[in-house]
Amino acid sequence: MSRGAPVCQHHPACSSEVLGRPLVSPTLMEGPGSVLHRKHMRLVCSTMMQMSTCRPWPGWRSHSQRPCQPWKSVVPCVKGLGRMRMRRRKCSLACMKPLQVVLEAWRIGWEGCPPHTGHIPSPSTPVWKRCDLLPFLLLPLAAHYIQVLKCRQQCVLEIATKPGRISATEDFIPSHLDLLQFAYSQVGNQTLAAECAASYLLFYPTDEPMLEKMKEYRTELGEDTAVTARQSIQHYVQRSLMEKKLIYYAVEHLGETFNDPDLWTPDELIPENLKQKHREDQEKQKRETLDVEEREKRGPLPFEGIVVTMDSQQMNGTQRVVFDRVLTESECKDLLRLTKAAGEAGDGYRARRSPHTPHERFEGLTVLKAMQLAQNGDVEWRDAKLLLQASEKSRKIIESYFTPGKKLHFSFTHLVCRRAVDGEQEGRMDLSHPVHADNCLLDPEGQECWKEPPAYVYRDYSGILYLNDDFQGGGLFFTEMDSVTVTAEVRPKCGRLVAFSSGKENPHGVWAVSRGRRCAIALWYTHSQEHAEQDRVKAEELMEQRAAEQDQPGGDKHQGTDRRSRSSSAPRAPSRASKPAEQRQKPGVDREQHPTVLRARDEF
Ligand SMILES: O=C(O)CCC(=O)C(=O)O
Ligand SMILES: [Fe+2]
Repeated sequence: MSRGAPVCQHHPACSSEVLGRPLVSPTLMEGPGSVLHRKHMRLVCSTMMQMSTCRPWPGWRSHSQRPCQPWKSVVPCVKGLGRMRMRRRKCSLACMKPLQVVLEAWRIGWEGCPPHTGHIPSPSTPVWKRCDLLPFLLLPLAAHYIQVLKCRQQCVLEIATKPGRISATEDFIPSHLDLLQFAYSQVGNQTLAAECAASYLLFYPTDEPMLEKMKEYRTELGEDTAVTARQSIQHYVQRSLMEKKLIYYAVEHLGETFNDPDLWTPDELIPENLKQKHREDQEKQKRETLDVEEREKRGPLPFEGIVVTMDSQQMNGTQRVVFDRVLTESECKDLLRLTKAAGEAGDGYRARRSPHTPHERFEGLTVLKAMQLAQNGDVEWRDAKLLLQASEKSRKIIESYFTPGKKLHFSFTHLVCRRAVDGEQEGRMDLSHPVHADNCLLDPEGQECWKEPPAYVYRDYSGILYLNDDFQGGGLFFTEMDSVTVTAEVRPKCGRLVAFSSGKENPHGVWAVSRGRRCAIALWYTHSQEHAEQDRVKAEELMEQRAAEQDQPGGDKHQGTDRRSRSSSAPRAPSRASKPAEQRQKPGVDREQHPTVLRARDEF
């Protein structure tokens, strides 16, 4: 379980020279607990975990630019175990409150009850005072007690949850100890490193790498030196184990349920039937992973002419792929024409024109907005329709490649352009789109990705269908969870579709667009029907309505219904869409169904 050199073993900071030499002179360390000592530990911890704060994007070299100040970062590592203990205690006490109330009521109830049986209560005695009924209170009381224990068990989640987060860091206390033992050993304090290692082993007694480390510490300290775990940790583990025993007993015999927050709970404590379920879940997960690997090898593409240019392996990651020839040059041209409307009437991004960087303008158009513009005669119907078709084609490709047989729904579709602002491009140090993951909140310091709001947690797959390459910069890149180690890059071009799973395995960003305008259709998909894009349904309705109108006698059959009949360079007939909207309304269709005011979306 131990990672030896924890979280940061693969972190750029660890391989850098920083950890090779002491960050602060050892003479400044004045024993555990001292302010300087704490500062030092904090420095080590943050350096290990926080180098990304010194390098805001991949490739940036801190030493020549700004001074690195990792100690300014706040990480769980800097909170001492003492503070954690206090918070846990407070939480436990809060759990006990309801129990105290019940116990008090029970005590009052027993008062005055004779010690022998056969006591006949008078009919007027309130139920809670009837001595003959009191034994029956035992069961609810036991149930209540179990609730208290369960509540106390959850306290660890409270201390493991960063401010502002909803989900907790997994295995928080053991990982913290693991990190501390590593940090202490790095600064040469083998005594405390050994103490942390011993404490860690209380959670995972058979952990091979930590047992190995322990051996090394013993050799370094001398076999006679006693190495013991921290007392507070000993108490914590003992107590927690007892609580778990009782809870699991109740799960087995009283039909209780329990969501164990710990990964370290010994197997022998878990009832056999629960273990069985746990094993089945693991098997299922394994099968799913294998399935994904299998699928990645092949996956029949539903369209001819499309090629897989790069797969996960070539992109040094999982669930990543690049397809080419998804669109023709002429289709790209048509869609680029549509993007002009995005610049004039588009919805930007969270209604902001420069959401990521002041050096670029961000222009966006949703499928519904495109249809409404077509309805108003501001854009060609055929172009708006092509947006629907191109995104549907991408959906089919991604579904058949990654999840054949499992329906992918649209979650959101956005035609987006990033345009370099005139001037203001010299010496740009920022990104067009900061490194992020699409369905979780990336936390590079903690090497976590929090699958919680405001992230779009229900998104399963992402796709970007590029329309052009006549701009400078603007490459898409993937990184490790640290957000700085680049693992793959994709150069946009017309008809190229990059697709990847939206989770933590695929952090990505976009290099600055320093000249020109970069346009693409950004696509997000979900397996969850309830999160299917409603705007798309409306857009399709508008499209169908339009087609129906054209089928009516006198309807114009030439406009925008058949893309094959006309190339983008063919001369255009005047747009029929420029008729007043009321005249285009299908009889009996309520216009109120199609809101004209669009919701601005924030997409990360
Ligand atoms: O445009 C791209 O290449 C990527 C954009 C992106 O990652 C996003 O919008 O979430
Ligand atoms: Fe993204």
